[in-house]
Amino acid sequence: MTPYLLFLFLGLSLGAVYASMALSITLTYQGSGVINFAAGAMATVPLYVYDDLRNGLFSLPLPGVPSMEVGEQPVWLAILLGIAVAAVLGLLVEVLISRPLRRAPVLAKVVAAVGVMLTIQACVALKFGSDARSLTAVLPTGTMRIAGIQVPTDRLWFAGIVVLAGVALAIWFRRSRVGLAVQAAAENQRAAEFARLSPNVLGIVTWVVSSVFVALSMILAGPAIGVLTPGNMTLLVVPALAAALIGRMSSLWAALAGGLAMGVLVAELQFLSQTKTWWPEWAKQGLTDAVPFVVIVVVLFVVGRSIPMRGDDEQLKLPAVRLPRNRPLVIAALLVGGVALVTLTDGSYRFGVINSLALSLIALSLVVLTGMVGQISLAQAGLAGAAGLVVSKLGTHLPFPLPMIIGALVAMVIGVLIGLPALRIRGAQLAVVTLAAAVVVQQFVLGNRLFVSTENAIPDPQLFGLDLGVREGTTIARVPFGLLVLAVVAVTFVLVCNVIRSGTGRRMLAVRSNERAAASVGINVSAVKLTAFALASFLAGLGGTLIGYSRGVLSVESFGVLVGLSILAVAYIGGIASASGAFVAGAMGAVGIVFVILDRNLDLGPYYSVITGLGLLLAVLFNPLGVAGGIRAEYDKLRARLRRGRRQDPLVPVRDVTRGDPVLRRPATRTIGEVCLRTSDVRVTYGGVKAVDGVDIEVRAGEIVGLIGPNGAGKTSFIDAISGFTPATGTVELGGRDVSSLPAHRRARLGLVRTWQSMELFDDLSVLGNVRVADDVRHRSFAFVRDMFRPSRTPSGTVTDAMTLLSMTDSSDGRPEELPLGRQKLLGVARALALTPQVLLLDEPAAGLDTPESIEFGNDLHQIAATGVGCLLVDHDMHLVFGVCDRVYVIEFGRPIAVGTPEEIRRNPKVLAAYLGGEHSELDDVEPVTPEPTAIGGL
Ligand SMILES: Nc1ncnc2c1ncn2[C@@H]1O[C@H](COP(=O)(O)OP(=O)(O)OP(=O)(O)O)[C@@H](O)[C@H]1O
Repeated sequence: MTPYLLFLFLGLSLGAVYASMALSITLTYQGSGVINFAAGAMATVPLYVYDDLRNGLFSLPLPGVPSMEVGEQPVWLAILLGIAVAAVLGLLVEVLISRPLRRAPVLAKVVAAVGVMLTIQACVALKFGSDARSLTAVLPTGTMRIAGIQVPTDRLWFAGIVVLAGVALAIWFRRSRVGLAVQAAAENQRAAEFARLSPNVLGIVTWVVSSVFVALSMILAGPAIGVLTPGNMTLLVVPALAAALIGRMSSLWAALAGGLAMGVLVAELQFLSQTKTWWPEWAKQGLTDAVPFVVIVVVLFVVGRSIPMRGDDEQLKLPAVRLPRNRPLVIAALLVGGVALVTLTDGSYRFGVINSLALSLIALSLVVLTGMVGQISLAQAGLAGAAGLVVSKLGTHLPFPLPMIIGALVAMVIGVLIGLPALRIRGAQLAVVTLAAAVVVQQFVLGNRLFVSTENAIPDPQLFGLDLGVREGTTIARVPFGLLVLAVVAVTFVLVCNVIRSGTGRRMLAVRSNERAAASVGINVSAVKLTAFALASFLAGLGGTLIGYSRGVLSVESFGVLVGLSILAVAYIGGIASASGAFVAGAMGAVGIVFVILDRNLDLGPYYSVITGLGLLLAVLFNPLGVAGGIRAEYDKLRARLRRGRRQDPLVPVRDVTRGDPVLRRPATRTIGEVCLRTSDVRVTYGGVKAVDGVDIEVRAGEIVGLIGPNGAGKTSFIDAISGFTPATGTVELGGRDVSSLPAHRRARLGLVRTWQSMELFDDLSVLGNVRVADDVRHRSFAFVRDMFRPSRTPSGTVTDAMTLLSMTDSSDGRPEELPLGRQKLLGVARALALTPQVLLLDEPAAGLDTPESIEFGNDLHQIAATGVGCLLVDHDMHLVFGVCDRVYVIEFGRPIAVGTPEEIRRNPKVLAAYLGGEHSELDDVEPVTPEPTAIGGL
């Protein structure tokens, strides 16, 4: 028992380190909505200032500013100056970074926090050097006897102080006016204004208090955090994030308890792993990092969406995507340029070119995953490293290029595993999971002596007897190797660009734009995300194998977490949403060609990390499109200016009311008059509200059925329920098949297709793209592989028919948000038609249309119905409903009150009472209505 008790006490002090940082992260999150990935890096600055003062130096943490000899200072003064520096740092981060990004998308906040982390760490390394310093204890040292064991006194003091200070902070947060205002503002920005405290004041208070709190804790921790280096506190943020998540990023009490508990758990597991023979050898290293990872995944999976993340309602808006074209001439020119760069350079310049090419593949992986699908991953370098590890193990046993391909495939498998949480977790939370995963890969796999030893040499690639190795004698980068890398990169880019501009790419962009709407057009959102993770991980792996071959040996340093974060930085600077941005990123990456040029010519090598960190912050704040995106945007503006004059407001075409022949044709398989949709006893409840309370309806092929009711009657909830977008009871039969238990995308694919009251279009796709994406879903066998080689197909007849019927053809290339509101609704209908529905559920499609357009839309509906589609129309435009519908159902308070022909409904007293707000008590007795089959008008 005794050793367990000792490790419990030691674990408490480690836990106090985690807890203090978790408290700080929770506080800043509540105050600003930023998950402060830089909390660990920020804490190093005051620690160095404090440590220098204890050694007689007064140092401002700015590279290039010399330190002053001031003689050894008393502890209290050193602590005071240390926390003063922390306060200023917190203030600067708030004012310069957090405040301008208050309403920014989640990705921008995550990337900005990473930028702060990289910049601070690079500045600290420049200013204070990279040598490890041992920290002296501030608190009383010695040992104390508790329950028969000797426990280090300073550890106990430290844990005790953090607990007391944490409790005081939690009480302040819960009771004080500022604390209450911060909590209110986290729920709703306006709420804080009632306390007459501006968001700026709240931001400053939380950032300053949290950085002072964590700085003081770290100074007091002393030896409990081990040695001090510029980087060793940076990744302490991972366990701290785990503890903060235990507190759901809002409870300081839970963050405190979670941090302490995790410290104890880590310490006890370490004790077991070191002393027990049954503990597997391979699992001895990296335990400290594996525990927080497991905690993060479990917490996020169990609590999932119920974690009240700030900005949850905010769409993850990313820079507009540039779809690559793969023009043969451009590819040829780029290839010639690449060959020239490889052959005409030498030495470190050629090495820089080769490295840039390999890095561009890892950056491309981020373009696919983050740029195209909106999934944030901080683990791409780890995946590259895993692939490099495979090459080092298989390189001597298998002929090239097998080890390279297998390495990339292994990275792909790990990447998909890391991506699994993305099925439930989004935005910033996913960044937390992938950061934790990256740390585990770094420590558990790449840093594990069992897997990676000094003999991890990577043999030179040989192909058909040709030596493609990177080195020979004093040549550090041979031309054949450079050409090999160029060839791999060129082929990969062409194939990936094909995927991006094809149906697969459209599906990815649809998921990025709006997951709900994507499911409503039959897209399997989970499958798309996992495909993106697979593709991106394969790319990162491929890049990793090339980096491995170029180094000749697998080294953890090439693939560490911070390397990964710096690749994210350059990918963002280059342009995260465009394939060409990946090239810019590669050029700017660590030991890439830009680095070599700056280092050789301007001696800026040592400052490169600071430059990239600052560049990232500037890109986030001022140019989210990145370098490539910025150039492209200017080019587009110029082209638009040249074209202006030739076009006349193409996005607001006049609808062709005089059209002659019907546009749509009826498929031979459809029989007019057969029941295609039958629902029985459908019920939806939200908490205590019965939104839909036992609704039975029938819709026949070729029929237009209305569903009306006053505001809040439950019409949208009913459509949500039968299309699979809200949990409901009862049965839904589509063409005789019970689809009640199928997910939304499967119902849509079977032909139960809906439109949305709130538009829900894909803003990242063109008008035509919005319609095509629904059609793509139907041709999906081996779509991904086929798209690589044959990306461009002309839109199918279904798409052009839908576009023509709803007069969208003139607006094909425009963006949905450029259309007037009414036409955006019609685009939703066109998109639904591209799925060739059996049943079309239309939720207020005519809202925003003027009277002639509404009449025209009525005609369109008749055409749609005439092809054998059953239409269920929800709308407040009674002229439209009574004008086109064969039958109408009426619901009120979620319950059916009438069904009949438009004429019958118009005269029904219950309906009149419901609409005119009469006395409703008699409705309590209304039995669920059984639909009467009626003749289908005109068909
Ligand atoms: N997500 C939700 N959570 C809680 N209550 C909800 C939710 N969605 C709808 N409701 C409630 O359910 C009831 C039915 O709402 P619903 O939007 O389905 O009505 P509606 O007939 O479509 O209204 P409208 O004609 O105004 O669009 C309302 O009382 C509404 O406030």
